[in-house]
Amino acid sequence: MNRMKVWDSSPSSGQLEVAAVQVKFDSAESPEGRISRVEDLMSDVVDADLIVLPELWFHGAFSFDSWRQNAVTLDSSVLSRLSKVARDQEVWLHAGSFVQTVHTNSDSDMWNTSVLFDASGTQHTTYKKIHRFGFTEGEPTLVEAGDEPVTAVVQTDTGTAVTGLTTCYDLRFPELYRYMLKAGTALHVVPAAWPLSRVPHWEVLGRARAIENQAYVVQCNMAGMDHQTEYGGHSQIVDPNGEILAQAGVEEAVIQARLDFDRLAEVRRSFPVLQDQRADIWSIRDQSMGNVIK
Ligand SMILES: O=C(O)CCC(=O)C(=O)O
Repeated sequence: MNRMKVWDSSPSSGQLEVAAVQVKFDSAESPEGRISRVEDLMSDVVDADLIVLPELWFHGAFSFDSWRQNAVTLDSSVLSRLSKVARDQEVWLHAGSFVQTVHTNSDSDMWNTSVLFDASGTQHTTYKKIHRFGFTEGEPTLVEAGDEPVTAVVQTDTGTAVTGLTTCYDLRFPELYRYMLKAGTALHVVPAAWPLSRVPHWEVLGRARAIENQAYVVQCNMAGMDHQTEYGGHSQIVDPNGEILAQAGVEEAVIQARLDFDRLAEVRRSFPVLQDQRADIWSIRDQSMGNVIK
């Protein structure tokens, strides 16, 4: 039987210090005001290799009425400001996600797009959210769905991590994470705008994705109120055994933890559950994935 063993030979190694910045939403604050505040929050993060921001923190994930007006292109000023943060602080920055459009002030398509900057401020990777949340309103009616799983190699002097990019509601779809494991993912980053009413799901699903894929999971949520929805906070950093290394409460917060990918390799070696997958039965597609910039 031809069993893939990417998780054995994953290039992930060493250590990375990761911070998640849980942003409080206030609809009275302008997006411009919010970005200045988030810049301040990030400037207080010390010694991180990777900073992660939440989903749609700039727009408000439930502020549907202003998405079109506040949609950004990938060369917009907000993204330039975030690029500058990455460059000035010499840190990889997963800037969360944005309502992305191709042309502002038009009726062109929109997506919920995450953006990863490397430590020189270069836009390294983008990911368009695959699973749109809202059933009959919100995302399914306003934005296009992505159709491409995306991984990126986050690399610093201290460590390297093959990283899977997913967004919020994606957390409910384990097949996406299992699929990315074929690219050797050792870390999953999940920016989110997850409501308070379903925080128990958020906690358990993050731990489940970590345990079943023997990977680190960094979940960065919003706090505060957005229209009728209260965000749940509880951003968390979970290790490959499902242990919570750091967790926020419901307020604005920064959480931080050191991820050890040599230890992850040892977890995969000493409890080699991933080698017992039956991809031959499930026909999980074998496809190499690169860094996609869209
Ligand atoms: O799945 C959930 O309960 C929340 C998902 C969500 O809020 C989102 O994807 O924006």
